[in-house]
Amino acid sequence: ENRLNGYTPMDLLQNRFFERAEFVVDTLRKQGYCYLDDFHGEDIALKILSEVKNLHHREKFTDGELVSSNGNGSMLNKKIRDDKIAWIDGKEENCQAISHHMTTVNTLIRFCNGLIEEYDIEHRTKAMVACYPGQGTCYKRHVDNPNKDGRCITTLYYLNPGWTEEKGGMLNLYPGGSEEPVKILPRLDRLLLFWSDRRNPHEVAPSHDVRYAITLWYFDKNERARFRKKQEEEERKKAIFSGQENGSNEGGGN
Ligand SMILES: Cn1c(O)c(C(=O)NCC(=O)O)c(=O)c2ccccc21
Ligand SMILES: [Mn+2]
Repeated sequence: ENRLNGYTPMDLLQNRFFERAEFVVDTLRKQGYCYLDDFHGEDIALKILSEVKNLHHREKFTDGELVSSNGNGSMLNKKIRDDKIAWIDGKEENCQAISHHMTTVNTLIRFCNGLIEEYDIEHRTKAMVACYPGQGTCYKRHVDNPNKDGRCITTLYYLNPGWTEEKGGMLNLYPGGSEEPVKILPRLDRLLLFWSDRRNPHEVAPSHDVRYAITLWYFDKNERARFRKKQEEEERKKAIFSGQENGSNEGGGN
């Protein structure tokens, strides 16, 4: 049968994922972030981009928040909307290439999970497809998961062919809260991964051209379970409190 010097194509594919996972985990340990270029190869990357643009043209994105366009906060002048997002689970029509991206990153993360003992990664969010419409739109400095909501790894897949720094829109990453940012170019077919917690404050610098990216957040099982339990606890307390509020006595008050 088709054994290539003793390996089947599947073996070679598995090895390739294992090698990349080793590089990713070593680099995450060393600097807290890691990017892989030419992740899918150009033709698949362009297919994913065309599906994202199609989502955009079919108005599947939310409207971004209303922001002033002159940056000094006055809302007097014309308003523009900043980042727009669409949540995709991968089963939607005309999202086959986006779905392929989601399963490919799942496979990479599954290999990484075997090498990271501090997390047990089994689930992720849906894909958040984001579009910055240009005109100086940006995303202020933040931490994705500052308060243990379960997210441990952020993956960002960039879809911007021919992007250059003069277009702005760099991802400024401050690993370990460093003063000087690491500036990541959001170029086509680049997969960036970083720890989602306070180790990685980051911001999107003002963009002067349309800028697309797909985010997948991966959960640590235990942190997520604790967070869900806390959420349910808060829901119960709120329910009891609102029961007492309108004077009803089923809140157990005497
Ligand atoms: C649109 N957008 C984001 O772009 C980033 C983010 O950090 N992006 C980094 C990047 O695109 O390089 C976010 O973290 C984010 C979080 C909640 C809602 C929307 C969000
Ligand atoms: Mn973020």
